[in-house]
This record gives sequence, C-alpha cells and structure tokens, in this order.
Amino acid sequence: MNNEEKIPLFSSNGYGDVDQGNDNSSSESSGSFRVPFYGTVTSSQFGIPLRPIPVEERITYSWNSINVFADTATAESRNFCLCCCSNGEYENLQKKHLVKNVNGVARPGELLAILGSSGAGKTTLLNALTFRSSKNISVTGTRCVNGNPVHSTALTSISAYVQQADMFIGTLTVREHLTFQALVRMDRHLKYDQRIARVEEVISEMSLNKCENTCIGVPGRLKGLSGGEQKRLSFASEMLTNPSLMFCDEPTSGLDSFMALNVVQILKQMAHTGKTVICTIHQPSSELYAMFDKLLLMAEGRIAFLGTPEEADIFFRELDAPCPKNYNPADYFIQLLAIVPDNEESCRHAVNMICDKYERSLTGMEVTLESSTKVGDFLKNTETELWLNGTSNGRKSPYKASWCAQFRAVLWRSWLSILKEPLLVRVRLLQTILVSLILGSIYYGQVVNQDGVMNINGVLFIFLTNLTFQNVFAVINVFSAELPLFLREHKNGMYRTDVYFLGKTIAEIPFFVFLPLVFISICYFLIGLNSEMPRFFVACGIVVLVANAATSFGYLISCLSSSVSMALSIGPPLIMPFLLFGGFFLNIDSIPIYFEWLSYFSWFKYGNEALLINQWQNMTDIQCDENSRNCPRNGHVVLEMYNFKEDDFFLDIYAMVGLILFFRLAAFFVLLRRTYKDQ
Ligand SMILES: Nc1ncnc2c1ncn2[C@@H]1O[C@H](COP(=O)(O)OP(=O)(O)OP(=O)(O)O)[C@@H](O)[C@H]1O
Repeated sequence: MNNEEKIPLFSSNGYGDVDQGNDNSSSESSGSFRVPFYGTVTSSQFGIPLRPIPVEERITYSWNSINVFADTATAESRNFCLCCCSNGEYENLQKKHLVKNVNGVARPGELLAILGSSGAGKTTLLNALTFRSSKNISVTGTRCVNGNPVHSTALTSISAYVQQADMFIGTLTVREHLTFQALVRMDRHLKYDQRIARVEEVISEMSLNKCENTCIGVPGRLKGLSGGEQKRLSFASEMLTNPSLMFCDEPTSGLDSFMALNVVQILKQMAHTGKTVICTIHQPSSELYAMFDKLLLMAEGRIAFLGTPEEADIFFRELDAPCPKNYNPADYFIQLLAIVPDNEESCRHAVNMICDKYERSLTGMEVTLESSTKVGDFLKNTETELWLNGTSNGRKSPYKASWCAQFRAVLWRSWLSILKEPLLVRVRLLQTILVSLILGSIYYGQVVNQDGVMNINGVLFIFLTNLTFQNVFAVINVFSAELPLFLREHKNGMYRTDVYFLGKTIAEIPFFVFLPLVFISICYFLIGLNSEMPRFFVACGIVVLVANAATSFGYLISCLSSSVSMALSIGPPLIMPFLLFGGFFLNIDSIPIYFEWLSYFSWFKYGNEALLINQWQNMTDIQCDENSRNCPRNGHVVLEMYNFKEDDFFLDIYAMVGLILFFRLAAFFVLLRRTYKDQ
C-alpha cells in the first residue's frame, strides 16, 4: 500500500495504517480484517500487535439451559398475597422470568455480539454469563469453559469484564492507574519490572502513549481523557493479564460513530489474537455490524437467532422476512424483534414464532447440542481442568496478589490520590492555621483568675469541637464516594475489604497527626495555657487522640452512608449527643441514667477531662477577688466543679485509644457487610 492510498481518517489520528480492502479471506489469515468504507485494517493500526493467546489457553465458552428469574415482590405485596392470593398468583408475583432457557457457544477467535431491542434481556444474560447478577436475581443452568462447568471465582480469574460505566480515580494518570492495576491483577510470581514492562506494552497496544501522563479526569471538575480514551483505558486495564475470555457490556454507548468504530475494532483485534469476545451492543451501525463474527439476537428473554451474519440473512430470508437492500441489518433485526406499544399481542406472537423456528432450525439444534457438550468431548479437557485448577479453583482465593502486595498497592494509590489534590491539602492546612490564629487572638493572654478559668475551660472545649467537626467532615466522603469503585474492584478479585480499609485509613493518618499538632502549637502559647513544657506535649498528645477518635467516627458514618449527601445529613445529628455528654454543657453527674451508656462513647468527655486535668492539676494558686464566693482557689476545685477526677487521666487516654479502635472496627464491619450484601 502506498502513502496516497492511506485513509487520513485513521492515519492522522496516530493509529497507523489502514490497507484498502483486498481479498477478505486472505487478509483474515494475515491478522487483518475488512471494515466497510474504510478498507482492511491490519494489526498495525494499534500501537503494537496485541499479544496472542497460546492455543492451550484458548476458551470455548458455552452456556446451557440458562434461566434467569427476578424476585420482584415487595414486602407489602408479599404480605398482601400471603393472605389473599392463590398459589399461582403468588408464584407469578414473586418471580419474573427474564431469560428463558437460553443456550449458546462462543469460540476462540470470535467476536460475538448480543443484539436486541431495549428490555430484550441482553444485559441480564451477560450478567448471568459472568456470575454478576444482582441480589434479587436467581440463575439456573450451566456455564462451561471448554466443556468444564465453571464457577464464579474461576471465571473471574480467567476472564475480563469491561462494564458499561467506566470507573476510575480521576486524579490519577493513565500510567498510574495501569501500574496499580498491574500490581494487584497480575500473577503474584511476577516481578515489579515484568509488571511495568507489561504496562508499557498495554499502553502501546491500546495506543494510549499520547495520553499516558494525562489525568483520567473527574466529570465537571478536572478535564481529562476523551470518552474513547477512557474506554480504551478500561480495555487496557483488562488486557494486563491477557485474559482468554472477554465480556463487554455496551462498549460503544455514549461514543460518537468514529470512537464506536475504534472500540469495536479493538474488540475485533482481540478476537484475532485468539480471545473469545462476547459483547452486548446497542444499535450498531452497519460498519460495526459487518465486523461481528457471530450474532446473538434476543427478544423477550429468548434467543431469536445465534450464528454468523450470513446465516442470519439466510434464516430470516427463509422466514419470509429478509432484510431489505440498503438497510442496516442490525436496525432491521432489532425492529423486527421489538415489542411495539399498542401492538404488543401480535408482536409477541411474531417473536415467539421466530424463536420457536430458530430452536427447531439446524443452526439452533447444533448450538443446543454443542452447548450441552461436557468434559470428554473436548480434546484438551484435562489441560483445561488443570489450568482452571491452577488459576483459582484449587486456591479458592480470587486474589492474584498476596495480602502484603495488595496492601502496598492500595496504600500507594490512596497516598497518591491524596497528593494529587494539593489544593485540598493546602486548604485544610490554611483552615487549621486560620482557626488556631482566630482562637489565639480572641483568647489572647489569659490570666489565671476567676474569668480566666471560665475562658480557658471554654476554649479547651472549643478545641474539641473544632477538632471533631474538622476531622469528621474531612473523611465523611472517603468511603461513601468511592463505594461503587471499591465494590467493582473487590468483585473483580483485585483486593480484600480489610486491605482497602486499612490502606485508605493509614494513608490519611499523617494528616490527622500533623494538622492537630499545627493547630495546638499556634494557639496554646497565644492563649497562655499551662506554660510547663511537659504539659504542652501532653496537650499535643490529647488533641491528636481526639482528632483520631473523631476521624474514626467519621469513617463509621462514611461506611454507613450510601452517598456523600446522606453522610453529610446524618453526620451532625449523630455527633450532637456525644458533644452534649462532653461535660461542658451538661454536668457529668446530670446525664440521665438511660443515656449514661452513650456517654461512654463520647470522645468529648474523655478529651475534655484529660485536657482540664492537664491544665489545672498543678495550679495551686488562682487569683480570686476577696469578696467572690464562687471563685475556685486552685486547680483541684476547678476539676471538682466539673466532677472530673484527677485519677481518671490515664483512663481517659486509654478510653480514647479504645474509641479510635472501636469506631474503626465498627466502620470496617459495616463496609464488610456491604460487600457481602452486594454479592
Ligand atoms: N433486577 C431486576 N429485577 C427485575 N426486573 C429486572 C431486573 N433486571 C432486569 N429486569 C427486567 O428484565 C428485562 C430485561 O432487562 P435488560 O436490562 O437485560 O434489558 P436489555 O436488553 O439489556 O435492555 P437495554 O438495551 O435497554 O439495556 C427488563 O424488562 C427489565 O425491566
């Protein structure tokens, strides 16, 4: 091919060369394929050719008698039906049959596209094939890899699933994101250098070199990758382990026609390397349609056809419903199989007739036979079994990386995402300095007399309030905002819940030590608190403990909330009782007996007592007016006014350490429960 023949649409975008189409059959064997209007695309269209799948690792994925039911009954309707419905009505109310007795086979080297009108059951089927159905869904039937029945954990470790919605930590760059993925997804025996080499390779394979150091982007806040680049990054993440089986849900949704073509070309190219690729596609253009090796047409949860586009053409011709000339076959089939409102009865009749015909057709029967083929009929069944055992069935754990490797990677990413928000770090520091200066100047130079006692006790309680609100609200969004990403990555077998929780919380510890220290260092001497240096250091320790108890409580609220707005709404009312039991607004001895248990969880109470003991313990002489009766003459009297006991100082310290651990553990178990609930 000479330069004049190059199609600028592709070559000008850095995707390499596109051959003008010659003979289709010869190009197939040489690793290239025809794209209508664009000619034949060779593997050089991508940065570098994709890594081929070794023959012994290629996968024929089959599914037999797949039925999917949804439990649609609400608690109210169930209760109503228990008293007033017949048995049949109750069954119908409980279960909706979404996918009906579906069989199918996808072979290595094939790009199989699942098509159908909206609501036909494409996503439901794909979720059933990938063991990712939602909670109210039950699936029956077998799913086999080379004839071996496969389970969720084994399938997760040998396949990849590119979901419709891309989810990333938007502040990371493409390279950082892929490095993290390589650290937790690739085999535990690989060295760091080998992982990084694979990252480089995948960046080139997916033509991401141009944007490798670009931030991925946060919608509405940080401009980053284009939609097409984000989709290629999703593919790149899945390609790191070079899986033999790929599932993609609506990979072209939200992309323009050029980007959609680009994405399907990637899928096609993956299939060329020996992968088995199964995807759902919504309304493909005729260019995309021509690139599918196999079609699976769905209607009303049934299969209307499974075979090559040419076979589909013949099948519908034989049904006396041929696709008109110059018509996009995908549009035609989707319209033919759609249930049109106001004409539902006859549409359903036509759909059922087509599905029945397909089941009785030679193609349909062949698929049914092949999908029910079990171990023994496959040449390499023993190898497959060994390979499946080696990948995960034998180990039971879905995780590729060891606990330590997962922890290191999650900690690194969490730390990186904090550093990537320098503005936030600066604002938090500035806020701390500003509040400390304001308090320092308002309460400047307190004298130890009757008024001074009141002011000092007041400002010490303000320390606690400020540290609490500042720190609770600094972390309240940590888990609630990242929950969908965490659940997806956790389900993908990337890291454990405890690793994620520890990694996230440990990465933030430096801030919750450093900022309280900055705060107290500025205002302590400005206010004129107890001037003995050891007392200053003890006060530093107490504020760090208070800040961390509040932080732990913030994590608990964050894990309890399903969204940031919910966390922000429930945060203040939950803090209020703990604040009231702090001993400043309500004397400790006046707490109602039925609330006493709650006061044991109040870090305000322990922090206030510890700070006051530290401040007043050694004060033997407080200046009092001769006539004043209520003036405390020394520190012991001040503490007695609040019913605080000097002997309780260490108890307060231990209680705060205990609360830090208790709230964190509670937060972790809430997060753990969410991961189980979501499965
Ligand atoms: N968890 C569920 N509970 C109850 N019904 C469900 C559930 N998931 C899907 N359905 C129903 O199953 C049918 C098929 O839904 P599905 O999402 O698979 O369709 P689809 O072909 O992927 O459509 P689209 O192209 O619009 O995404 C729909 O009628 C939908 O309402």
